[in-house]
Order: sequence, then C-alpha cells, then structure tokens
Amino acid sequence: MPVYTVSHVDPLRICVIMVGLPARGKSFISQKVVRYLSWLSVKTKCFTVSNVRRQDYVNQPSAEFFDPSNEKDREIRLQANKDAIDAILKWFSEEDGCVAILDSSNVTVERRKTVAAIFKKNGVQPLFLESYVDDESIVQANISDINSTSPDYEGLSKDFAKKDILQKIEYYEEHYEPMDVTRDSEYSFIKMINVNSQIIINKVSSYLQSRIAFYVMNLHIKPRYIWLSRHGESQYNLEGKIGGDALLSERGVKYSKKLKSLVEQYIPNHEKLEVWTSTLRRTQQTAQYLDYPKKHWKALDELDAGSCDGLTYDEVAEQFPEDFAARDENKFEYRYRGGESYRDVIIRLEPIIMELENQENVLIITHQAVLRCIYAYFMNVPQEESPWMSIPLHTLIRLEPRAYETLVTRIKADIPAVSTYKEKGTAKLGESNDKSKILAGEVISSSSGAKVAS
Ligand SMILES: O=P(O)(O)OC[C@H]1O[C@@](CO)(OP(=O)(O)O)[C@@H](O)[C@@H]1O
Repeated sequence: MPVYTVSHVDPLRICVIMVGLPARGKSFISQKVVRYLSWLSVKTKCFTVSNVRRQDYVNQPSAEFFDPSNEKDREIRLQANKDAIDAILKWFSEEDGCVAILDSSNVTVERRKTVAAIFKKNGVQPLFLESYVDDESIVQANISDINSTSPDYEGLSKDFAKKDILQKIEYYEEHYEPMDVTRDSEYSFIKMINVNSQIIINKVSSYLQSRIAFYVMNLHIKPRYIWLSRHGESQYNLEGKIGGDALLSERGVKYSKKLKSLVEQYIPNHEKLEVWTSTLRRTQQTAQYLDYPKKHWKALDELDAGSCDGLTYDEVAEQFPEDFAARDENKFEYRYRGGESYRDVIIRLEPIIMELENQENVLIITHQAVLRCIYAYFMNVPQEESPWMSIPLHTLIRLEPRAYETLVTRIKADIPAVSTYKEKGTAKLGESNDKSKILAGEVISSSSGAKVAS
C-alpha cells in the first residue's frame, strides 16, 4: 500500500470511519456529514466501499458474497476496502482534503485496529462513528430505503431484496463487535444508539471532531417537511433597492394574507407549526396573520449590504463600479464594504441549521440571500452556484429531506410581484433562472441530491 504523507498526525486531516451492521443508516449519516461540512467550506468527501466493489469487482452480489466463511469473496471485499483507503490517502495528499469518510462496516475490533493504524501512520486522525441500532422499526425503515435506492437491488423484486438484506445482516452479525467504552477507550469515537436516542462520545477533542459530534447529536430521521418563504414584496423591492428595513407593498400585504390560507391548505399538522422570522419588519409583517408561536432570529436577517444598503443595483454600479464587478465575479466570497458576504451569512446560519435538524414543523420567513444559503444546505448546491439561485417572491417552498435526497415543491401564491433577480454582468432586474416545471396548477416540483448505496 503506498504511503502518501508521513510525519505527524495533522489535526486538519480526519478520516471518519463508519462502523455498523447493514441497514443502520451509515451511508445516510455519511452523506449528511459531507453535506454539512461542505456547506461550512470544509473540504469533505465520502468514500463508499460498496461503490468501489460494484465498479471494480462485483456488481450485484447475492447475500452469500458476505458469508464470512466464504474465503474467496472475503478477499474481494478486503481489496475493495484497501482500494477505498488508498483513494482516501491519495485525496488527502493530492487534493488537500480535510475530512474523508470511509463508508463501510468495520464491524470487528481487528479490522478497526488495522484501519486506524494505516490512517495514523499517514498523518490522518481516525474518528470512528458507529451507528448501533437495535430498534427494529428503524432497521425496517432503512431496509425499505435500501430496497428502493441501492443499485445492488436494481431490477430485483422487493421481496427478494428484503430477504437478501436480512441474510446479509445475519452474516455480519456473526462477527459484529460493537464499540465499547472500556475495550476501545484508546480510540476517538462517537457511538450513536438508535440514531440519537443515546450518544456515547469518547476522546473527541479537536474543533472539527466536536463539530461532527455535535452535528450527529442533532440528527433525526422522522419524516418531516421544512417550509420556507421570502417575505412579501416590500417597498424597497418595488423601488429596486437593496437592504433596508422597509414595510410591505400592497401586494406584499396581500401575500401575507394569502400565506395564512396556504399554510392551512398545505401544511399538515399546522396547529403545531412554529414560525421563524428575521428581526426585520418585512418578515414579521409577512407573518402577521399566522397565529402560531413565533421566533425572531437576528441570524435570519438579510445579507448586510454595508455601504450599499438602500441603493439600487444601478446606483451600486455607478458609485462602486469595482465592487459591483468584483461581486459579479465571485458573489459567494465578495463582502460588501462594511457588510457581509454569502460566506459570512452561512457562518451565522449554522446554529439555525442545527436547530432545524432537530425540529419537526417549522416555517421560515426570511430573505433572498438567506434563503439561498438555507436551500443550498438542504439541496447540496455548490458554493459558486448558490448565490445565483432563483428564490422568487410570493412562493411557499416545501422541502422534504429524504435519506438520500431532498424533494422540493414550490407553491405559487398567484399574487404578482416584481423580480428581485439580478443576472450576472448587468444591473437590470429581470426574469429569474427558475428552471422548475409547473406540474399541476399552482404547484411546482423538482428534486435534488446524490443517490448513494447503503
Ligand atoms: O445577493 P443578491 O442577489 O444581491 O440578493 C440579495 C438582495 O436581495 C434583497 C432584494 O433585492 O433581499 P430581500 O429578500 O430582503 O428583499 C436585498 O435586500 C438583498 O441585498
């Protein structure tokens, strides 16, 4: 096995080594961690051993392939693991990666010892992340998810797939040694028991390791929706001005009234809804007819336009031509004089995301830039694209986080509003780049997210 970088254990290089039986949500958790850290600009990548096995060795093996007494196939599985570890080391050294995730089962003490030693020798901190599940309902839900998403079962009947997965689980159970605080005390590890009903944390110290621990503590897998809306059209929107703390236009007020009926019509269990707004008047006015508990978050305030606050894009182009061009050139990184960049907004939104992961029924009413950042997290939108996404006014957005993707539905309120979408290279406000398709009546749907195998 090639050795890429030796010397010392670099605190900025971590490999999260997943541990657990099949159908314990390891791929799901891996994908969520990748999405979260990438959103925070931490270079993160998941290496899924079953993908390597499928691509380079065996495409659709039956459960017998995983029988521990089956020596020949065991070799193949070990080789796929080695290939994935090699790819991780190469990625760290050639692409300057920060957090890798080894998505495989690592169910034995022996195996974990070997893998941890390889990473340590190469200057990478191993952090085990075990998903221990003995709650049958969670296992069953994961099995049906694998059934419908794993390429291992593509084209095969659901019944066959279910039996096969159960047999595979049995094989792994034969030699499963869950992580143990006494025996494994020397390792850094996080043990999630039945998702997050209990979490054991051992020797988790660095900043990044603790962020990962804190994040998985907040995960839940109950089906739920997240509801998002921009405030109704504001006086500033009408005048093409950015920032400020304007009140709603007449049409904006109409939207705030319509929002009440949209909530009642579309949000199941809306009696239990919580409404979050920013501290700015246009979001609170939009929520005025919603008779639900409300929270006003400073973190949800619009991107601070600093010296450009209160100007139109034309005025910005005229008064600050260099800034105007620089923002178009790199909108994610550009920070307004005395104001903020999209990157800054993401950093202040982190607690909101954490809280959202924990919640079940929330409607967020906030601003164009802030919604782009929240949307980017759930929809896995790359940094350079997120500031250019279309989030039109007078539209209620429903996000439905699933195991491997987030579904999005846009519900148009059918109340006209100006466009606040500024295209690259011009100060004009025009048609947005909204490419979603109208499916039926008011409802527009699309989906996004990477499909991965479990
Ligand atoms: O990053 P860009 O595309 O400029 O969008 C952010 C702008 O959107 C606006 C409207 O133009 O937000 P808002 O939703 O608060 O009305 C501005 O206040 C804000 O500066």
